Amino acid sequence: MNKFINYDEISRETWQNLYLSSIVPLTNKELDAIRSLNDEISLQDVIDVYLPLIHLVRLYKKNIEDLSFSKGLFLQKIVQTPPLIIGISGSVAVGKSTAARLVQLLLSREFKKLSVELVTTDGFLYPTAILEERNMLDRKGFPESYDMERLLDFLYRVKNSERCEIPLYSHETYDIIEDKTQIIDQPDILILEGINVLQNPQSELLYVSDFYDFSIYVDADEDLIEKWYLERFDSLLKLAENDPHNYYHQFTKMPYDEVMQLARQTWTNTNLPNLRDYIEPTRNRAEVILHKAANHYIDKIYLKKF
Ligand SMILES: Nc1ncnc2c1ncn2[C@@H]1O[C@H](COP(=O)(O)OP(=O)(O)O)[C@@H](O)[C@H]1O
Ligand SMILES: CC(C)(COP(=O)(O)O)[C@@H](O)C(=O)NCCC(=O)O
Repeated sequence: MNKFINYDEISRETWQNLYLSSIVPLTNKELDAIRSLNDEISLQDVIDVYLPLIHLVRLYKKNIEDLSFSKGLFLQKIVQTPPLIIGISGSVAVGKSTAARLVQLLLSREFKKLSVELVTTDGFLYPTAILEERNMLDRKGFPESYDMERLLDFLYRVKNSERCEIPLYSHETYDIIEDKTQIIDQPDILILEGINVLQNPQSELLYVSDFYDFSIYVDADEDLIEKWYLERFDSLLKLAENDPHNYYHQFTKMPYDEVMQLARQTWTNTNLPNLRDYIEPTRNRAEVILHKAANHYIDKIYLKKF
């Protein structure tokens, strides 16, 4: 059966011409802001793929506002439109955080008066000490390594316009940061990024999926993602060279080939099985799938039909 049976497959060439006329071109200042997120991002991708994507989010947002208004008429009272929540998922190292930061920047530009917050689900990983205690350090990233009840509670509170304080994760220390938190205080739009955002834990009454108004899955072939994982590992090693507090510092003291062999093993034994067993099976829950080819070039876009 066609893997994307419930999607329209749209080539980049078709997609890039959608809604072009209504989109204001990026200014030099905005282009600089994008480059400062990650200087490898292709600005052509931003123009061809992300600007129409942001336009699509605007349509979903309008739809939700219209529905709140109609509900208000029905109930004969004012119904506040809850914050819009966007989920961004995909494999470890596929480029989710880069995509999420870009979407945040472009949404802030599109909706100048609205607050657009970004949260990554890393913060909901159990701290290393707990993972060690439960003998599941090698299960980091798998569903059981996250406090999903807490994530669900957080989403509920955001939708309910409550102030939230949530933990933060550091890739440098490879653990939850003890003395730092992130405050999310009634944003208009929340972007939630992580490998598990489309997984479906349930509390007594709610499913995580109940909270998303729009969702994106970043997709690519496994071999490419492995390459990007190893390249990122190499960059993390370089950053850690002179920082003994950095988790990756220990690896800078070992022969390079051995370290890269370890990274390959982590990919093969941890991140790849996680992708196959728990992440990719959630792909068909996303509204939009961004398919990447070599060099992170987005060649195809899938939009959910139903
Ligand atoms: N659009 C892009 N263009 C070029 N490089 C990218 C792009 N997106 C991600 N990368 C690179 O790929 C690697 C993984 O990206 P990252 O956003 O950290 O992934 P994730 O959050 O999915 O783990 C990083 O080294 C990042 O610099
Ligand atoms: C913390 C993570 C689960 C989160 O994923 P990411 O932010 O890289 O998408 C991942 O980076 C990770 O640490 N995986 C465990 C195996 C590893 O060290 O790569």
